[in-house]
Amino acid sequence: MTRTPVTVTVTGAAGQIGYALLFRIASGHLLGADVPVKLRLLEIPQAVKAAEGTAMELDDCAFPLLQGIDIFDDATAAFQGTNVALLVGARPRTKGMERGDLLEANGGIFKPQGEAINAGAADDVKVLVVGNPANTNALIAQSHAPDVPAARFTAMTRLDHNRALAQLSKKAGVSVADIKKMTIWGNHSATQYPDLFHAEIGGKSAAAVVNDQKWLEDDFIPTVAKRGAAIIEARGASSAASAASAAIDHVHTWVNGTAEGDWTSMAVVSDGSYGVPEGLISSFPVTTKDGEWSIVQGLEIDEFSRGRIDATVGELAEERDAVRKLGLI
Ligand SMILES: NC(=O)c1ccc[n+]([C@@H]2O[C@H](COP(=O)([O-])OP(=O)(O)OC[C@H]3O[C@@H](n4cnc5c(N)ncnc54)[C@H](O)[C@@H]3O)[C@@H](O)[C@H]2O)c1
Ligand SMILES: O=C(O)C[C@H](O)C(=O)O
Repeated sequence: MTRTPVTVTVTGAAGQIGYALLFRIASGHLLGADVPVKLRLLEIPQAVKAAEGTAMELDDCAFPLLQGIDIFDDATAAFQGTNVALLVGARPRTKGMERGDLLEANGGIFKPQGEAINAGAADDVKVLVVGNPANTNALIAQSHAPDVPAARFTAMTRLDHNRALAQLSKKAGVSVADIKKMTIWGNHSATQYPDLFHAEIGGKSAAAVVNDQKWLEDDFIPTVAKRGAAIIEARGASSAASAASAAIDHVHTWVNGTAEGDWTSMAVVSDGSYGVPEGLISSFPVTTKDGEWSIVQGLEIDEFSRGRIDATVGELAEERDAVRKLGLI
């Protein structure tokens, strides 16, 4: 193996998602089967011992691609030289808690992490924020990293995207592989808009193939948008393996590109496309190539979709205003 290892920092490494994520990174699913990785794990001091236990297990897997593991309780050290930063560590929502309640609790984590990325990450750093409220946490981190291009800060809506693929495949009786151009618009929250009008099955609009507006409005959209809460209700804990899998998908697609004739969903900094205020970190249909993303342009947005997009983007603007008031951006 002659390639230079890629340094991947994972925060919240001792948590549920961390446990499901690290083994897949180390076995080559994040970046590719020929890309060696060095892991830097960040935890709070009380959880460092648990992270050490996970590191022992990673050693015991004897992954040929894994070239080292370092564990930190200090953000500045953890992001030193990092190429890929996975910001997972945060307080998860528990039963009955709204995501807005998390803004203050978790906002404080992402300011110092943004500063640490600014201070020491590699020039090509790519950041994925998973910890909720993911879009606004990404905005906080990005606003404290003035030397890093804003485009490098993204938040995860790939789990919502994958959930939408799964629900549609069941309804339409097709494989998820037959569905292209799925889009999640807006916030990773219950206001998100999973869009079937631009999604395609066999080259035709998925909404037209399904031809059931009642299902789309009363079943599909709420099932996808409230799936996080349904998992919490069922498991008594927030989604973990599916969230880790979506994080792997997000970074893999960002680095390795979207397929011809398809796109993905990523929450990225808005340039004003589709009426989303500039600067908000909102989910869009994006294509990726050579490690860069671009928002898909020119989609027609009908009245139904317009209303849904405006509602979720309105929530993002409210979250931005709330963290501004708290002095977090
Ligand atoms: N975007 C998504 O689609 C999505 C999906 C599922 C979960 N989540 C979110 O991911 C986050 C993690 O979920 P989980 O189930 O792994 O939670 P968890 O409680 O099992 O683990 C979180 C870990 O983060 C650590 N941590 C807390 N503050 C930290 C800090 N400042 N620096 C480093 N580590 C810190 C904790 O010690 C803990 O080990 C939550 O915010 C959850 O809501 C997002
Ligand atoms: O909604 C949550 O708090 C959990 C997570 O974001 C999810 O979508 O599963």
